[in-house]
Amino acid sequence: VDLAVAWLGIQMDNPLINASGVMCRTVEELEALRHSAAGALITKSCTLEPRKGNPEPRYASTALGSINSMGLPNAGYRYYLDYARRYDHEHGKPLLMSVSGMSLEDNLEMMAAFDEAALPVLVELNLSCPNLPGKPQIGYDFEASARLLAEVSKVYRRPFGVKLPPYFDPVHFGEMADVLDGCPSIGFVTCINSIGNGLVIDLERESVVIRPKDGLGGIGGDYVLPTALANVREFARRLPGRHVIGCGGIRSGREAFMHILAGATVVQVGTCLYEEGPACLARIRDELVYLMQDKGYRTLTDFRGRLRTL
Ligand SMILES: O=C(O)c1[nH]c(=O)[nH]c(=O)c1I
Repeated sequence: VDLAVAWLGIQMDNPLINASGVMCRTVEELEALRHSAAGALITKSCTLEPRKGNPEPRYASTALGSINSMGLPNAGYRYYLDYARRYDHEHGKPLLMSVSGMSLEDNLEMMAAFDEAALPVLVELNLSCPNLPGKPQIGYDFEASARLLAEVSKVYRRPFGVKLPPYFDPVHFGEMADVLDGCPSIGFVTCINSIGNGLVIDLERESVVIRPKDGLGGIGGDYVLPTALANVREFARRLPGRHVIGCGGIRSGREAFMHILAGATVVQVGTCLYEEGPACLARIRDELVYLMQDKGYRTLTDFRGRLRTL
């Protein structure tokens, strides 16, 4: 069985990447990922200036997944750009960079800087942070998304990707696919970010479990798998010439297989990585190999996008 993937000019020996935000805020965390079984790694979404993020507790796990309202804590884009400059792109695993500016101007300033640096990285522009009080998710505003992508394409002259929020209606799948179809620079879309603004209740304490936004936070884990798979399949269908990165609910080779069957080129692991640590990537990789062997598949292309309908 061969798990290799070649896409948008990068080679990965397996399709597993961390989800942006998990185990990727500091150089130490990124180096731990680089030494893990990950096929590639992505940095925490960055802003123009460093941010402390929301007050704690801002993350909690449950039997079925997680809730977070981190509030975009990050070391600022210069820190991640510096890491990318020093990175051994030649021999190391591919490096992806997540960008999530607090404004159109900030996004353009950061993207221009990344363009100037001309590093062999892939940029994932985050349109879906659900945890900035008072700021709507750009991905739910189709005009704002189209404007942002048109402006970014002028300052960042290479293919890049977007991190999308989950959509829940075929009309919205279509509207966002039209926006992305109209932007030739989009080489990939990552579906999905956490399901925004869920509420987890601690029954004993009769209380919420995170401090920000009176307990509202992005939901990840088992809760989101069906929604993630739907978004992967719907965007892969609507954007045949672009890659889809599947993210949401992956905690074993089974869900990784499902995402690829639904059309994902590669997949990202979030909640499971946060809870179990980088060792989960080797476990998931091996489970995927065994599953493919059981099913008689030799490569990912043997089944990618071949989800049967009834
Ligand atoms: O709260 C966060 O930092 C955060 N949390 C998420 O669940 N998704 C995101 O894109 C972000 I930027």
